[in-house]
Amino acid sequence: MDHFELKNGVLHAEDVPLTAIADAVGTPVYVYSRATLERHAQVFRDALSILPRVHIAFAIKANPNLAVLRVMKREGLGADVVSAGELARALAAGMPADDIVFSGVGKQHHEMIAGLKAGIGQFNIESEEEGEELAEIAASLGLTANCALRVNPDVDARTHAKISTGKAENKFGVPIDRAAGIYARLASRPGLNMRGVAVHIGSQLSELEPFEEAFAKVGALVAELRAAGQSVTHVDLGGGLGVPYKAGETFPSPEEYAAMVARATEGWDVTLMFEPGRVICGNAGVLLTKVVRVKRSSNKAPFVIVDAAMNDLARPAMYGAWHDFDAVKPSGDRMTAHIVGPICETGDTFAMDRDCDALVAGDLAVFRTAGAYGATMASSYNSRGFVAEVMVDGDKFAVVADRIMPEAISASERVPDWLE
Ligand SMILES: Cc1ncc(COP(=O)(O)O)c(C=O)c1O
Ligand SMILES: N[C@@H](CCCC[NH3+])C(=O)O
Repeated sequence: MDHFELKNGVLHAEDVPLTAIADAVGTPVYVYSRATLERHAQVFRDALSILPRVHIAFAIKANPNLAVLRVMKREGLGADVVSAGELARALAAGMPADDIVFSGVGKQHHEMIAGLKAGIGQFNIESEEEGEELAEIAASLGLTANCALRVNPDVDARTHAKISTGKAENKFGVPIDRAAGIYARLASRPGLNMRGVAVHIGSQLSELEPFEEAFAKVGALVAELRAAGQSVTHVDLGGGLGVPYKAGETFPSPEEYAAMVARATEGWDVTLMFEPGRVICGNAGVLLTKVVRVKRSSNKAPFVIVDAAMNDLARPAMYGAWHDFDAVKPSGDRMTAHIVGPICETGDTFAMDRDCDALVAGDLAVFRTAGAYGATMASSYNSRGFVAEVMVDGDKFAVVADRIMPEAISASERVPDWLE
């Protein structure tokens, strides 16, 4: 359930008509609902409350806006970060360092130092090489890093190939059959406190079986590690639970996910950690856009050209992803159209032959389920600047990220004097 609904014929975010946001802030603009963010965080947390010890770290990559992070912090969530930039955001949002987990296959020297100095709760180590480097840095600083070893269980998440992370050929984690040896070697290094195992097999999973298969392998590893005398107090089960993008689609609920986790982890006696991203913020945002013009150049479906483009919302161009597209003031008439942006690439296409509300130039419309992997993946391609972000709370709203104009970007560029 989200809070983007028609009221008196106008699509609202909570109690704010989207027309008011377009008037005040312009388009394109991402609009987030605070109530939806809170509800999703609460539903996920409540579902997991059937488990004994739980830590939830919001995967910041899904939506790193500071206002969104503040909502997460107020809901008691920590953060899963993958860069020094994300770490700085989590801290700036007020998240306790101890609630922060540092994931990522390419942590750099300066990022490890930043995490160590901040005193973050856990590093998820993705290779033996990374573990050795972290051990050296920690020891040189006189610090100890709490660590989990991320394993690659070689499980097919049955999601889009570009966001599947748990197959043997993917770059993430260490092969699970080599994990016990690596864990033992890293556990002997001063500077590291090896305390657990981490796994994350991919994003936008629509079925529970791949999770269960991966968690069973992790359970066997935990038993093997303990039998070898290693301490395992934490297991990070990652994120990945998918959300419906098309009206009518059904996905496993957080309650069903939690029940599966309870089954799969029975008797582990660890703190279970989770890194949800999309399931918390996906349905909490829309991308509000305006129709630039409707182009009818043949007998085929017209092109509805909107002012949002692949630089603002990359998912359709990158993954062929579907986002429901609805008018802000639907007339009741329908049309079949290709929904495209203004960018000079054929890939700047949001939908082909889409049955949608009838639209004319100047009309407002939204791409739904744009709260995750939306603004955060934006670029300034075609010198379009960066899209603005707004958060709604009841009948009020605030700009939570300014639109960055193309002039501001070119102002950071220089022509060297040897080109004068
Ligand atoms: C390590 C890690 N944790 C958590 C997530 C969040 O995934 P999702 O947004 O699918 O929950 C990702 C992204 O797939 C990830 O790479
Ligand atoms: N960017 C992807 C998700 C990537 C998950 C990152 N580990 C998407 O929009 O679906």
